[in-house]
Amino acid sequence: MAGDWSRRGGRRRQVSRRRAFIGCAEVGKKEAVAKSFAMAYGDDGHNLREVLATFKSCLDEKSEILMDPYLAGWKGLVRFLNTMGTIFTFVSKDAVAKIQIMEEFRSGPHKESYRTLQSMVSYEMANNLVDMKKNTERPVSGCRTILRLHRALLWLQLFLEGLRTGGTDCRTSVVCTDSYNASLANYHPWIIRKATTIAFCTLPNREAFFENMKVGSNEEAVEMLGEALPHIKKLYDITQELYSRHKLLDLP
Ligand SMILES: CCCCCCCC/C=C\CCCCCCCC(=O)N[C@@H](COP(=O)(O)O)[C@H](O)/C=C/CCCCCCCCCCCCC
Repeated sequence: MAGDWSRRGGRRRQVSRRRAFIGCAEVGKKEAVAKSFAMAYGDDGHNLREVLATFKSCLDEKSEILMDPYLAGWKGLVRFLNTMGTIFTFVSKDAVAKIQIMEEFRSGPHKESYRTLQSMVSYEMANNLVDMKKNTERPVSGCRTILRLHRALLWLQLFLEGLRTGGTDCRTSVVCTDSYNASLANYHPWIIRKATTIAFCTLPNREAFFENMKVGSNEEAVEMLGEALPHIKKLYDITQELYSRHKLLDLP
């Protein structure tokens, strides 16, 4: 019996050591994931000028939209969003989840089919990978995921234009809310709309917002937005036409 206990005790110790090892491995994995998240999405002084320039580099010689710089632009915007306070964490997490879905496609077995938004649409439509109606068993498609970011790109365009043209007394929260109501709000349920508009109330005034952008004076910030906006609009218009042509604008 004693022998059994010692054996059993030894086995129990072995099991607990293994569990501990798995536990440590899990903790280590969680820490590694947290570290890589911070590196990818942590605040690095924003470099918003570079972020907005990334969107400019999305178009290739055939006016197709390159996926990698498109996702890099969104990652840069999320890094900036993460400096706006934890109240925006629910937004940031959703955007990160969508970026990561697309990065998995871009590193998967069909990665070349996801080199551009155009090649993605062609590939997923040709292989019947896009859910045209709700509640089917297919995994989330790239088309659906990019559509959500595409709709957010309209919000971004309206928001930046409102910041650029608003006077010194314009309120960031009002510009943000108006831009949201004219774009993303049309696709969100009440609870998301409520949470989002409450979060907007915490935004600082235009002066402080520009200061947090860390791109120099107000005039330099306005100039930077003026340079970036035509490229963002072009990306939006090309994607809108692509999705409209394939009847993908209402993917569930
Ligand atoms: C010079 C730059 C200054 C401006 C920087 C702005 C930074 C914005 C950074 C990222 C934008 C977030 C993109 C949000 C994508 C949301 C996609 C979406 O609609 N998701 C919903 C639908 O997805 P499914 O459920 O169908 O998979 C999802 O249900 C909603 C998630 C959370 C709410 C999203 C609200 C987005 C509000 C717009 C961004 C507000 C940040 C403003 C801070 C200045």
